[in-house]
Amino acid sequence: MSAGHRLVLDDVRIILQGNTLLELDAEIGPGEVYTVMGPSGSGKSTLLAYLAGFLAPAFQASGRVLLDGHDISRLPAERRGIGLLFQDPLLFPHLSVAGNLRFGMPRAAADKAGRIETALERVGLAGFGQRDPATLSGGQKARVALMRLLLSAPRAVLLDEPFSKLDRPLRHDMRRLVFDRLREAGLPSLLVTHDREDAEEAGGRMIELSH
Ligand SMILES: Nc1ncnc2c1ncn2[C@@H]1O[C@H](COP(=O)(O)OP(=O)(O)OP(=O)(O)O)[C@@H](O)[C@H]1O
Repeated sequence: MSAGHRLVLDDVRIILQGNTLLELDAEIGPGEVYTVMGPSGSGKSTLLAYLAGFLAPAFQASGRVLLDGHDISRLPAERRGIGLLFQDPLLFPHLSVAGNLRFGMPRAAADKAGRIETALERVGLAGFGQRDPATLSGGQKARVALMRLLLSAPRAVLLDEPFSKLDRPLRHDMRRLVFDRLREAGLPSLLVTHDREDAEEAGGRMIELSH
C-alpha cells in the first residue's frame, strides 16, 4: 500500500470573459474525498477540466496545483498523474475486461496478469477477465472502471458524478466500494456531485460553489 499523496489547490482562480467564475484554496490529504457541490453553471465541470489539464481555451486560470509538492498546473494531461472516474464507465468495447484493466497500467508494472486477477477478485468479479464489457451489468461495468482507474496508479483522482447512473441499492454499494478503495490507496480525491448523500458518505470536507 502506498504512503499516500496530497493535492493542494493554491489560490486557484478561473476566469471566463473577464469575470471570476471560481476561486478555490484547498488541501486534500491522503485518502480524503473532498466534495464540490453547487448549482448548474457554477463551474464544477470547469474545475475538473482545469485540474485534469483539459481547460477549454475560453477560460483563463491562475494559481498553482501541487501534487506531492510539485506544481502540475502547466503539465500536459497525460503527465499529471490524475485519474478520472465519470458517470459513464466508458469501457473500451473492443477490449475484454482484462484488456480494459491492462490499458493504462504502467508499462513497467510487474505481474500484470496476476494484478488484474486480484483486482477482479477484490470487486467480486473473479473469472470475468475474458468477458466482453457489453455482457456486463451497469454495476459490473462501474466496478471494472474503478479497478481500471486504480491499476493505472494515479496519484490523485477526480470523480464526476460517478454514481448518478446507478439505481439506489447499487449506488449505495458502489459509493462504499469507491470511497474505501480510494482511502486504502491513500489517494486525494475531488468529487463533484449534486447528491448530498454522496457528500456525506465521502466523509471529507465539502464546499459549495456559487454563481
Ligand atoms: N467551452 C466553454 N466555453 C465558454 N464557456 C463555457 C465553456 N464551458 C462552460 N462554459 C460556461 O462556464 C460556466 C461554468 O460551466 P460548468 O460546466 O463548469 O458548470 P457546472 O457547475 O459543471 O454545471 P452543471 O452542474 O450543469 O454540469 C457556465 O456559465 C458555462 O456556460
